[in-house]
Amino acid sequence: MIEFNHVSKVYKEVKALDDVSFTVGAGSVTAFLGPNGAGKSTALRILVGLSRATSGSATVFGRAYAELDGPAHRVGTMFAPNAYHPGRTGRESLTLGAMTLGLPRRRVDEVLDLVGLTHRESRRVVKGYSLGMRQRLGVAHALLGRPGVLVLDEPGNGLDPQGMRWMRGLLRGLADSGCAVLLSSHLLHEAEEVADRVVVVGRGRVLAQGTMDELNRGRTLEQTFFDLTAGADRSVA
Ligand SMILES: Nc1ncnc2c1ncn2[C@@H]1O[C@H](COP(=O)(O)OP(=O)(O)OP(=O)(O)O)[C@@H](O)[C@H]1O
Repeated sequence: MIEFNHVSKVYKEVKALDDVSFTVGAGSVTAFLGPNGAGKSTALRILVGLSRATSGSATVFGRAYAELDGPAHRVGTMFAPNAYHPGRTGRESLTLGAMTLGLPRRRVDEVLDLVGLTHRESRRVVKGYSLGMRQRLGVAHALLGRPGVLVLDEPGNGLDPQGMRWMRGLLRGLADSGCAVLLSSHLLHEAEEVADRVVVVGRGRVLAQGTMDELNRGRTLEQTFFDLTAGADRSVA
């Protein structure tokens, strides 16, 4: 469902991605891991058409995101948790999103329920939201169109333990119902709990990929990660 095919991205002085290839299939959660500056956000942004690859291709459902019919219905995305207008309520932000997608207003209540934002919370302005609430709002927005693919940049950031458990359950449930989920994260324990597959990048290159068991071979994901990224723990110079 998601395919990165030899994707490279060069900014003026930085090779942010270097020949990145991997796939994410339906019904699975793939954790995209790597140190700061490894290229995770760049890859996700290219996938959903927010940035252009220098070479190679990234496709969803076999096509570039921009070439999909109704991409925002088919691919749910979440990037910066501060992307919402601070003066709007969470409900207003979602209602605007629903209107843009041509969805009925009741879908707003459905996604609010899915992410556990209460009626009262949804009527507060976003500038008063905690980071965890913003993350929930972001996920709610991503789910509006009932997408078959979810692309989430650090969705666990700022969530408390209960929030983490909720996020795990939500993503697992979505994958079990056929969704392909790709998430970037620094939270190795959480990634280990929720992901079926892992792709580890460092300095723009894929260092390893496979199922959790294939990668870890009896180690914790944290041990695996540190072994893989030793020497690749700074951003590309
Ligand atoms: N617009 C840009 N212009 C120039 N360089 C950029 C740009 N965006 C990202 N980079 C560089 O590309 C590299 C990869 O950055 P990216 O944000 O993709 O990493 P990341 O793995 O998401 O990092 P983090 O975990 O810190 O969010 C870094 O060296 C970064 O400085």
